[in-house]
Order: sequence, then structure tokens, then C-alpha cells
Amino acid sequence: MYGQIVRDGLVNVTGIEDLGLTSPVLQRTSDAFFKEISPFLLHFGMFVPTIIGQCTPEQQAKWLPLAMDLKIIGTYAQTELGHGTFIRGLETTATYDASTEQFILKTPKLSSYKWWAGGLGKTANHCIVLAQLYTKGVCHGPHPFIVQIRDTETHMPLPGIKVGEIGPKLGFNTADNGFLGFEDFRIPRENLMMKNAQVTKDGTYVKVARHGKLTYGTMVFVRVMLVSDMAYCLAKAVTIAVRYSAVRRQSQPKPDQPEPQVLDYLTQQHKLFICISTAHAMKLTSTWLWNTFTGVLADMRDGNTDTLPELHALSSCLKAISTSDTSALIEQCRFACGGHGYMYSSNLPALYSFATATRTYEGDYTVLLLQTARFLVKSWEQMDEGKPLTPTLAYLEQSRNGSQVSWDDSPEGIVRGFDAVAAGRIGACVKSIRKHINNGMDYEDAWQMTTVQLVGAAEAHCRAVICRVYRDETARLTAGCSPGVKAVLDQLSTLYLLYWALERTGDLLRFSSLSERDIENLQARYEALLLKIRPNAVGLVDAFDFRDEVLMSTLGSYDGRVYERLMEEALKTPLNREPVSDSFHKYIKPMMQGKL
Ligand SMILES: CCCCCCCCCC/C=C\CCCC(=O)SCCNC(=O)CCNC(=O)[C@H](O)C(C)(C)COP(=O)(O)OP(=O)(O)OC[C@H]1O[C@@H](n2cnc3c(N)ncnc32)[C@H](O)[C@@H]1OP(=O)(O)O
Ligand SMILES: Cc1cc2nc3c(=O)[nH]c(=O)nc-3n(C[C@H](O)[C@H](O)[C@H](O)COP(=O)(O)OP(=O)(O)OC[C@H]3O[C@@H](n4cnc5c(N)ncnc54)[C@H](O)[C@@H]3O)c2cc1C
Repeated sequence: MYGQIVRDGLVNVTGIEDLGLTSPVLQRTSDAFFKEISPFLLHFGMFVPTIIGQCTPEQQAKWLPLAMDLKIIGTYAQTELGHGTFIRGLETTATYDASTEQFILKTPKLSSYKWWAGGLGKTANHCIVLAQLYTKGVCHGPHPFIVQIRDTETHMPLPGIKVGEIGPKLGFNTADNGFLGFEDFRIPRENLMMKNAQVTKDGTYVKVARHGKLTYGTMVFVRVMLVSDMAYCLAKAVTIAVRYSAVRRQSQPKPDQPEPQVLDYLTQQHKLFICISTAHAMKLTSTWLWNTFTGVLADMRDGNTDTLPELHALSSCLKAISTSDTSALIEQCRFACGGHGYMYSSNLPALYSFATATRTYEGDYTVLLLQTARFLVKSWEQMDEGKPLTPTLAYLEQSRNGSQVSWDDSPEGIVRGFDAVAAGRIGACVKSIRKHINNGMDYEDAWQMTTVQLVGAAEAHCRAVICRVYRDETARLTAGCSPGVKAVLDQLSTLYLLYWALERTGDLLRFSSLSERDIENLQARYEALLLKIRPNAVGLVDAFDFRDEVLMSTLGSYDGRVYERLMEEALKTPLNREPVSDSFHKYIKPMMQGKL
């Protein structure tokens, strides 16, 4: 299995390299080789971006060509057995020895072992290691180091390195995630990635970057990329589920009628059409987020880090919500396919196992939403002090006078409704924190006592951002389209707004003038819209344009030969190679004869 995966991975990488294509395409084409994930994904997904983001030009000149030509294979080892979220609590140490101009890497105890890095188990020979930097007896916090861990000729672990694979997981079982420990392992001073901080030969620590969190830059990049990845993952799952629902016929609602396509059931449309809308919403939002990210990078190149906090808040909540929505909606696609959706050959289990992992890695859902909430509360306080708000928080102004937003069920009105919910929930959090402080709590405890509400406020902010971006970008991008295309894409973005308005009626009743009658109207409009989208449903998923080789699904292939493909795959199962398993003779027959 591992050998096959490595072969496929290299065919994919070298093939694309010959075509001279960029890494995002590499990411996409790797889907044609892997149901789960390539052991080389971390190499291109984090090892190379970290060299670019954390190394000086001289260090890039040394390491980047080796990495891009696959002369070295890397990964990103930050998480440890004992810590993943709390980076400042990482235990691996890198202590500078000025007498030899080296760092000594140590794994002080079991919980300090690096754990999880993709490709570390058996594939990588180098890795980025986040370790607490000590020099002249002072700890300067976690810093990135580039470390060779295996001999590039023999692939044997170097002396002082303990490395291996962490074992089977819910998914990602082709990623050879590994563990890594150091026993007084020495690396040259130059292996500290020195773009944001340096250590001179005599051990003097020099802080270069103005912003203390630029070391976390790779994580921001990957979070931005994951939003796009989720759109792609969900688009694959809903292509499979909609095509299968067009083939599958089941039950007899009317005695004298043939069994209908299950796609004709309103409940099936309710399960699946939000998945189509969400794939579009996330794709458009990810492109908007990428443009925001590149803008912030440009500012930072000019030495201006003022826009970084908003980017961190946006990338945190969009990564959290996109991965959470995708996991839930891929599972919904699986539910919509009945028993056959549970078959591995449908590819829905693999898509789910990949998506649900993204809710955790690169920043746990709750933790990242709390990061966004930290920014929202700070922004509210700045607004109270009369300071300007950042663009994505302009809507807070409307809440200043505390008046309730009047409900307007037009698409633009619903977007404003979500702004009002976000503003209201942030304001409620600020009020809760202040109440606890007035009752004698310190700020940290008052914050902790409000964290359930803070997670909700961050989700509401993120939903408001997605709704606004989805609506605006759909209008902008369809301006030149034919009336037919424009109408269908407008139906999808309206469906997204109606769906979430119905999901959040409690909040809308609390923070707008929404009435029970308005809710009845929303429900009726939503159901009518499902019927309108039905005739275009298969065309809409065909428009995602996935080849069968990429979908890898017995249920979702373009030709609709579902039952034939299910049987073809079943007959390939090793258990079907012999009519009678040898377990019958070894165990079952003796048991039947009372001989066990
Ligand atoms: C081939 C094509 C390429 C595409 C590739 C994409 C796909 C790749 C997929 C790869 C597959 C799997 C890889 C998975 C890899 C990993 O999981 S790597 C490990 C990831 N780990 C994490 O994400 C850890 C999460 N934890 C954190 O980020 C921080 O510890 C946390 C922010 C939660 C808390 O850190 P603290 O130090 O405690 O920070 P605070 O005190 O809360 O905040 C201090 C201030 O710093 C600001 N901050 C924090 N983080 C950032 C950041 N990333 N950027 C900018 N600013 C940041 C924070 O807002 C505070 O600011 P303030 O004081 O409020 O002004
Ligand atoms: C498939 C996969 C691949 C991975 N690949 C890599 C890799 O290549 N490189 C790498 O370095 N890491 C990798 N990771 C590790 C990943 O980054 C961490 O698992 C992730 O950051 C979560 O940290 P944790 O596991 O310590 O969870 P924890 O933070 O311990 O979370 C446990 C629980 O505690 C809660 N919690 C934690 N802190 C707080 C808080 N401040 N407030 C409220 N609740 C809190 C969380 O919400 C969660 O419910 C991978 C993980 C997975 C699943």
C-alpha cells in the first residue's frame, strides 16, 4: 500500500514538474491519484511555503532549489504529543552553543515528541521543526528550524533522531504521519530560519520582524488555502450524491405511478441543493480571501503589519466555518445516498474523512473562532473609543445606537439581517464580559465565562461575511452572463441566504424585527426555490466538471452505470478470489463439528 502510494505520488509530482505547472495545480491533480492524501502534500503544502515565508534570501537560495527539485523531501513538525493548539507551550528545545556555532535540539520528555507531521513517518528526510529557542540562557519562544532527519542516500534516521509512523487514523492513511524525537541533536546555526529573527555567531538574539506572530505565517497561508480546498471537496461530494440521486429510483408515493428518482423528493433537494450553493459560496469566498491575503503580504513587504490582525481573524473563522460546514455537508451527501453512500467505492467516506480532519488540523475549530472573537471584541471596544473599524466590521456602526434592524426579506435585506445578528452577538459578548468584571472577575475569567457566546459571535460574523461576499461576487461575476446562467446562479445564492435565515431564525427574531409570518414566508420561498433548482441540479454538478478518474466513485460516474460499477468493485474484493475462505476449514467447520 505505502509503496503504491509513493509511486503514485512521484508520478504526480514529477509529471506536473515536467509540465512546469504551479503547486495549486499539483494539489488538484494529486486528487486524480489519491482517494485520501499524498505523502508529499506537506512537502509542497507547508515545507516549501515555510522556506519562502521564514527564510532569508540567502537561505532560500540554498534550500528552495533542493526542495523544488525534490533533492530533499520535507514536512512541517510543529505539533507535539502534548501540545498542538498552544504553540507557546511546545516543549522541544533548541539551545545555542556559541563554542560550536550550533543549536542542540532536545526532546525533554515523552509529551515533547513531535507528533502528526505528514510524510514524517517514512517519506521525509528533512523537516521544519518549531522549537523553543534558547540562547545565552534566555528563552525567546518557538522558532522554525530546518532539520535533516534522514541520510539522503540510505534514508536511515541520523544518529540522535528517533522517528516513525503514528499508526492508523480515521482517514489520511496514505499520508504517513509520523513522530520525531531528538537526543542532543546538533544542527548548524544557519539552520535557524532567520527572516523574522536571527542569532549571531556569539549567540546574540536579534528580533527582525515588527510583528511577533510572523512565525505563524505558514499557518495563515494554509488556512487560506484550505477554504478553497473545502469548496473543491464539497463539490466532488455533491456531484456524486446528485448524480446518484438522479439514477436511484425508490418508493411509490402514488399507487399508479412508477418509482420516482429520489432527486424528486423535496427532502432530498433540501439535503443536496445547499451543498451546491455552499460549494459556490466557499469558492467565491476563498478567492476573495486569497486576494485579501496577497494584499496583506504586499503591505507587510512595505513594512506595514496593520492589516495582519484582520487577516488572522478572517482566515481563522473562514477556515473554521468552511471546514465545519464541509464536513457536515459531505456527511449529508453520504446520508442522501442510503446504504451505497457508506461503500468505500462511493468515495464519500474518504471525502468525509479528509474534510473532518481539516476541522482540526491547522487550528482547531473552537480555538480559531475564539481568535476571531478576540479581534471582534477589540474592534467593538475601539468603536466605543471612536476609532475607525476595519472594512469587514463596518456593519458594527449600525449597532451603535442599539436600534433593532427592520426585517427585509430581499436578498440584500437578509444579508443586512446577518450583519445585525453578528453585531448583536458581539455586543452581547462585550456586555457579558463587562458584567462579569463588574461582579468582581478579572478579565481572563470574564472572557472564559463568555467563550460559548464568543464562539457563536465569531460564527455569526463569519456567516455574515460569507453571505455578503457570495452575494456581491455572484452579482459581479454574472454581470456579463446570459440571462439563463445569471438566473440559475442567482437562485443558488438566494437559496444560501434563505437556508441560513431559516437556520438562524432565533438570532433574527432577537436582533431584527423578523416576525412569525416572515418565517412562514421564508419557508415557502425556500421550498419553492428548491423546485425551481431541480431541473438544473444535474447540470449544475456536471458544471463542476470532474473527470471520473478524479471522482473515483461508483455512484458518481458520468455514465450513471451505478449498479454495474458497484458489482464490478465488489467482485474485485480479495474475499471473492476463492468461493470458500480458508477460515471455514480452520475455524467454522471445526466449530460446527464441536471440535473448537
Ligand atoms: C500543494 C498546494 C499548496 C496548498 C496546501 C494547502 C493544504 C495543505 C494541507 C496540509 C495537510 C495537513 C497539514 C496540517 C498541518 C498542521 O496542522 S501544522 C500545525 C497547526 N497548528 C495550529 O494551527 C495551532 C493553532 N494554534 C495557534 O495558532 C496559536 O497557538 C493560537 C493563536 C491559538 C494561540 O496562540 P497564542 O500565542 O496563545 O496567541 P494569543 O495569546 O491567543 O494571541 C497573541 C496575539 O497574536 C495574534 N496571533 C495569533 N496567531 C496569529 C497568526 N497566525 N497570525 C497573526 N496574528 C496571530 C493574536 O491575534 C493576538 O493578537 P492580539 O494580542 O490580540 O493583538
Ligand atoms: C490529519 C491530521 C494531520 C495533521 N498534520 C499535522 C502536520 O503535518 N504538522 C503538525 O505540526 N501538526 C499536524 N496535525 C496536528 C494538528 O495541527 C493539531 O491536532 C491541531 O492543531 C489541534 O491541536 P491538538 O491536537 O493539540 O488539540 P487540542 O488543542 O488539545 O484540542 C483538544 C480540545 O481542547 C480544546 N481547546 C484547546 N485549547 C483551547 C482553548 N484555548 N479554549 C477552548 N478550548 C480549547 C479544543 O477546542 C478541543 O476541543 C495534524 C492533525 C491531523 C488530525
